[in-house]
Amino acid sequence: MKLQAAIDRVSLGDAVTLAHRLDGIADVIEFGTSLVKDYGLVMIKENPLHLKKSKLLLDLKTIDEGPYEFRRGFEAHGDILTVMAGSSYDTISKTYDITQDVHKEMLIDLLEVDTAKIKTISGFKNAIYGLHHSRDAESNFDAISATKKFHEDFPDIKRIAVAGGIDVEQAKGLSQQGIADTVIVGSKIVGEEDPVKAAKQFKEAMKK
Ligand SMILES: O=C([C@H](O)CO)[C@H](O)[C@H](O)COP(=O)(O)O
Repeated sequence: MKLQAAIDRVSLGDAVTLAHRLDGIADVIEFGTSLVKDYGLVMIKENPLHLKKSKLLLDLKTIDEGPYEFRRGFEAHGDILTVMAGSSYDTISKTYDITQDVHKEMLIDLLEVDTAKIKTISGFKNAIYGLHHSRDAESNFDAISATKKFHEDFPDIKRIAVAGGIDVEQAKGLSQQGIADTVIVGSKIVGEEDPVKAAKQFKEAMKK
């Protein structure tokens, strides 16, 4: 199971430094939506990371004008880009085609969409589908049960990522469960005093 470390709400300089420290520890390093919005793809493109081992995910959360945003995201060195499941089918389909053309990856963020919508967009076989509990939501998120239920509802979806306040215990449980392909962790790594140590603890816990 892969670990994706989401870097949010820091300066671009700090994000670049932390990305280098996490290179090879986290399988995927995410430049979160807050970074993309604060600094934009031009700045991210002009400060290339040149990661040695990890992939770079840019959390664009594209909702419309998908082809434009995805072209710009890939030009800004993203290996994986995100599109919202709440977008039109055509936005998802067009971003998928662009992603396939450039041999990169995309994650469809399932934040706040219902089963009926997921059914209509469940056929993008190379996409990663992201089960995502809102950071703003007051409700609790049982990542393990949600992943089990999602797998029962959509057994043909093979690439699943899970996000939303995930801690070490949940990451361990998800790893043992063996359904999700990636666990996405933000605050519980980047919000810690020693993010590298925290990332290593996640990796250790995720060893089956
Ligand atoms: O995508 C995210 C969220 O919508 C804020 O932009 C986060 O990267 C994701 O939820 C992981 O962060 P934590 O929930 O803090 O673990």
